[in-house]
Amino acid sequence: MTIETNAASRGWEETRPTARLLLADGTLIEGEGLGAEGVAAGELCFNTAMTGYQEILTDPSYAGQIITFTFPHIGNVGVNDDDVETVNIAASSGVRGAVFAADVTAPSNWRATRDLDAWLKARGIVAIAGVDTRAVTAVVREKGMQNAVIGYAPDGEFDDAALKAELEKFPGLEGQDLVPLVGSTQRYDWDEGAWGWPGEVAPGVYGSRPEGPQKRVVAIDYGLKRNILRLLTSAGCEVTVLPATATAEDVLALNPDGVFLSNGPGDPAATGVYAVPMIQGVLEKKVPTFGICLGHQMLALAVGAKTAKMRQGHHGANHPVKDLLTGKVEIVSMNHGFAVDRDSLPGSARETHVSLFDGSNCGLELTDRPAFSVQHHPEASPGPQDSHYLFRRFVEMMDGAVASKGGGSTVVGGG
Ligand SMILES: NC(=O)CC[C@H](N)C(=O)O
Repeated sequence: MTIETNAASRGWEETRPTARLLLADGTLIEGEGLGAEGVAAGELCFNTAMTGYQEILTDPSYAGQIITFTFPHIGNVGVNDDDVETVNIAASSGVRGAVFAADVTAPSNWRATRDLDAWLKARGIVAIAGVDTRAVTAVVREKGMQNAVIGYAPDGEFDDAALKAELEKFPGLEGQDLVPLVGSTQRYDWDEGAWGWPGEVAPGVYGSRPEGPQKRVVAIDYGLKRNILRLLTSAGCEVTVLPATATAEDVLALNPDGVFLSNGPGDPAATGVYAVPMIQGVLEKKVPTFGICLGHQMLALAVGAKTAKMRQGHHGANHPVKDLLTGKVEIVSMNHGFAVDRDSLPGSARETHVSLFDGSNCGLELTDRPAFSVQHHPEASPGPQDSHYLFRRFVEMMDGAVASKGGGSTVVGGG
């Protein structure tokens, strides 16, 4: 099947389309190439965020994926170094490709330091514009996420057999541990706080740790997003980051008040093989633990629950989620293709958040140990800040654990 492009209106009768997007089901779409030349295969998903394309393209949780942006105008505010979510701003997030509706025009924004096309090229991301992204989204919605390949050849010459071969070589995300591609291999400390609006911190600068006693937090890096580290810092945490391969002994040797389990790419079950024993060791010592996205899935696996591949996943900055502890609905940032199977949760875990789009599990807390986690992204970047309270909940949990060490009661959850 070939989806019609707007080729006629672009004069492609005379100048040939420079990019092709081929889906595993045979759908072939032509468009205008940009970013890196060449061929890249990945799992095709769609993201419904209306802002924040640069944070999305640098979120390491997208490793191995091709992102279709449903918002039509991508690139018009350019790019800058501040909106990069990979901890090392030059590092690749592992995103394989991007699909845009409108042409990427010259940037117009005071924060822009570069245009999106040159930036994509420098990062090795192959992209295609001029695509009917609504039609692509409908395919993913109806058939589920599938593998795809993008080819960009400036001369418009394509070897369709080579494109197909590259697509067939891509193994898909199921069963893949992609954390080694994007997670840090070294220990490091973090002390940059959240960006502030004029009057909050200072115009357009990052904050620092608040005054007063700090919580010592060890963050496990499965593909960390910067804004998580910033929000932990602003919440009063002194953060040390350890690689995903850290053992419980490595973590406990730092005598943390709390352990944070990060977001990350790939199939949680594959990463769980080595991540779960560490988490079990930490839980055994009743160290307060907070997980986000892949970290949520890791916590679930550590208590014996199961994860499963979703049909179309959740990718966007406008998803409604209900906090079952408070009854409040929050609009959240989402990016996941696997989900925790709530029916597999043990008696010692209770569901705390659900997606109001499809009822899938979005959070849990343990009832016998101080640990909780969410499937969505409370750090946003991009997205609304409704879920920032979860960072305070983590600090309150650590406060409770300190109090209980001194004879008080352990607080699980909190407001
Ligand atoms: N953002 C994330 O941490 C994603 C988790 C996992 N890779 C998934 O797709 O479900």
